[in-house]
Amino acid sequence: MTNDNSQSVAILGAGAWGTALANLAAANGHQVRVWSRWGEETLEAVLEDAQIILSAISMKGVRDVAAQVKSLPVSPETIFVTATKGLEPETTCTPSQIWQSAFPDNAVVVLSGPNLSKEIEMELPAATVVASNIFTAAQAVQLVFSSNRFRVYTNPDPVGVELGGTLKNVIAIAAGVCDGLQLGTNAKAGLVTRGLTEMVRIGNFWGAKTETFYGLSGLGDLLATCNSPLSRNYQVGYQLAAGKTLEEVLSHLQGTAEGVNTCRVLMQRARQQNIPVPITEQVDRLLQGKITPQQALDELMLRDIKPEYHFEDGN
Ligand SMILES: NC(=O)C1=CN([C@@H]2O[C@H](COP(=O)(O)OP(=O)(O)OC[C@H]3O[C@@H](n4cnc5c(N)ncnc54)[C@H](OP(=O)(O)O)[C@@H]3O)[C@@H](O)[C@H]2O)C=CC1
Ligand SMILES: O=C(CO)COP(=O)(O)O
Repeated sequence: MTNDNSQSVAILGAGAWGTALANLAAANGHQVRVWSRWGEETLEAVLEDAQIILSAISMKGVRDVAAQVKSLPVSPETIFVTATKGLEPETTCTPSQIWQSAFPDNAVVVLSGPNLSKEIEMELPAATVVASNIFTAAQAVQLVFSSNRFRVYTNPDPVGVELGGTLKNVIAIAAGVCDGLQLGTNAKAGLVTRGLTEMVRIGNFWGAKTETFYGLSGLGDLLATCNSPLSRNYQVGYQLAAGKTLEEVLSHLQGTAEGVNTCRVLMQRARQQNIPVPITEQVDRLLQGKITPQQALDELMLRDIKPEYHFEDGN
């Protein structure tokens, strides 16, 4: 396909998501170059004249790759896009915070939504969100990826969009356990709904807007990930419920299940700030091998009884 507004797009990370995003941009007629550690092109060659640099590196590699990019010439006009869904253990930074601190003069856009890469590679329709404090940057990225099979919305709350995609991974592990234990549809609806409440609570603490969590990057991604065996995070929970150890599950898992590390980071931060995160807490104990899936369920069901919400007017 030819495109009069063709952009030069560098994709960092040739994993499942980087490859799917590269194919979407290429199908729209953009000049796409993909970099991976094992690829033939150097990072310098891939970044040359890039108008958009998109990172789909898993969380553990983001800071290192950002440092490598920083050592190379990058125009202040270049827009960075981050598609990683994780938190850095040492700092609790989000990926966009890492990119923004490495490139304070560049626009940074978060891309996140209900986007199981296998479905996107099958050319099934999907929607996503691009969020930035700089509207024109989000709009430019929206144009690069939008098509009749990928509907892209802009959003002005990058923290909320990024946290939605990150926090839902922990709830998806719990949803996998729920299905693995065959607890039924009522239990799953209860878990996912209370999971969303937990995501909003944490997100609000970190400066995200509540409404964002009810959109595609929050509820949307939560529904996709908690209901699909294609989700690696869901698979972790499902297989733990079948009695496997975390080591066994991860050694056979294709790709990255970010929720495992995110859960640890989240738990530490929630403790420091006194944020109640009961589902995350049980997932954390389960991942550490401290309790069984059944014990995690019992703990959640037998918590102190309480109102569903604390309404500000006291009702
Ligand atoms: N797959 C999906 O459906 C979706 C995934 N995401 C998110 O995108 C991110 C990537 O996921 P996905 O593509 O599935 O994962 P994969 O495991 O398939 O790919 C991970 C990518 O990160 C790269 N990487 C990891 N560490 C380093 C490092 N130190 N230096 C350079 N490159 C590194 C890998 O490079 P190499 O190949 O060289 O090892 C690979 O390209 C995750 O945060 C995930 O949550 C978001 C939406 C959808
Ligand atoms: O983020 C995703 C879908 O939006 C992918 O989920 P998993 O990382 O659990 O596979």
